[in-house]
Amino acid sequence: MKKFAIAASNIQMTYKSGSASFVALKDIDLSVPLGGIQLLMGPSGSGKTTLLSILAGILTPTSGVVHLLGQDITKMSSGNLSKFRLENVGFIFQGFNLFPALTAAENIEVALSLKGIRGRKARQESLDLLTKVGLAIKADTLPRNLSGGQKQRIAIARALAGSPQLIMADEPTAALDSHNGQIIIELLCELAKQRGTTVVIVTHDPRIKVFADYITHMEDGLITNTPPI
Ligand SMILES: Nc1ncnc2c1ncn2[C@@H]1O[C@H](COP(=O)(O)OP(=O)(O)OP(=O)(O)O)[C@@H](O)[C@H]1O
Repeated sequence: MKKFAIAASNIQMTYKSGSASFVALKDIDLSVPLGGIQLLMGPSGSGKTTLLSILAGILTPTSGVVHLLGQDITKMSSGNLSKFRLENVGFIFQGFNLFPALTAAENIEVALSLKGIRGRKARQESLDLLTKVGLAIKADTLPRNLSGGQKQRIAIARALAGSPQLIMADEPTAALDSHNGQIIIELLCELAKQRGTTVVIVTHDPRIKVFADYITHMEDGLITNTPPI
């Protein structure tokens, strides 16, 4: 039997604000096998980020069940869910989200520190990760002195810190030019494959498709699996 890293079923999400409500996800079923690279594509407002946030355990669905690594995260207490997320999920965002006052290495060390890895061990792991993303030479550089592509490499290294089994990336190439975007995705997918990490990427970028194992198209809160024309 195929083992799934992510298994979400009957996911519905309604955003409420005052008396108004908006149904962002209607009835989503999505499973991603262990080690798979899954893309979520679709027009703006189709619900991709909402689904990614639910799959990552950041947002609780209005109804439905999400299993991550065999555990039902929709039944976890918020404390257990935070711990589970910290141990098992790495995040990459469009805007890099690096701490501006910390160097490249320190940005990774902070992530390791949250996972209980500190001091020399953290320094060593952060340097190993920077080497993997080709930026060991920038270990002591502040984000403001890095290019967009370099910042996103640091963000990839940080997401890999502590070897989480899942990585969730929300439009990781949106702030990059197409050449750098492609390099970043290639790097992320290569490192994920080496480690058997399962990756979910929200993207508008059709060039990323070649790196994916699975592509899911969304429209109006539903999975359509109809490729855009
Ligand atoms: N916190 C919120 N409160 C109310 N409505 C929301 C909230 N977050 C998202 N929405 C709405 O839910 C729908 C889906 O949003 P979502 O961000 O998931 O789409 P998306 O496919 O990721 O879009 P984009 O590609 O533009 O990022 C949109 O219509 C959006 O306006």
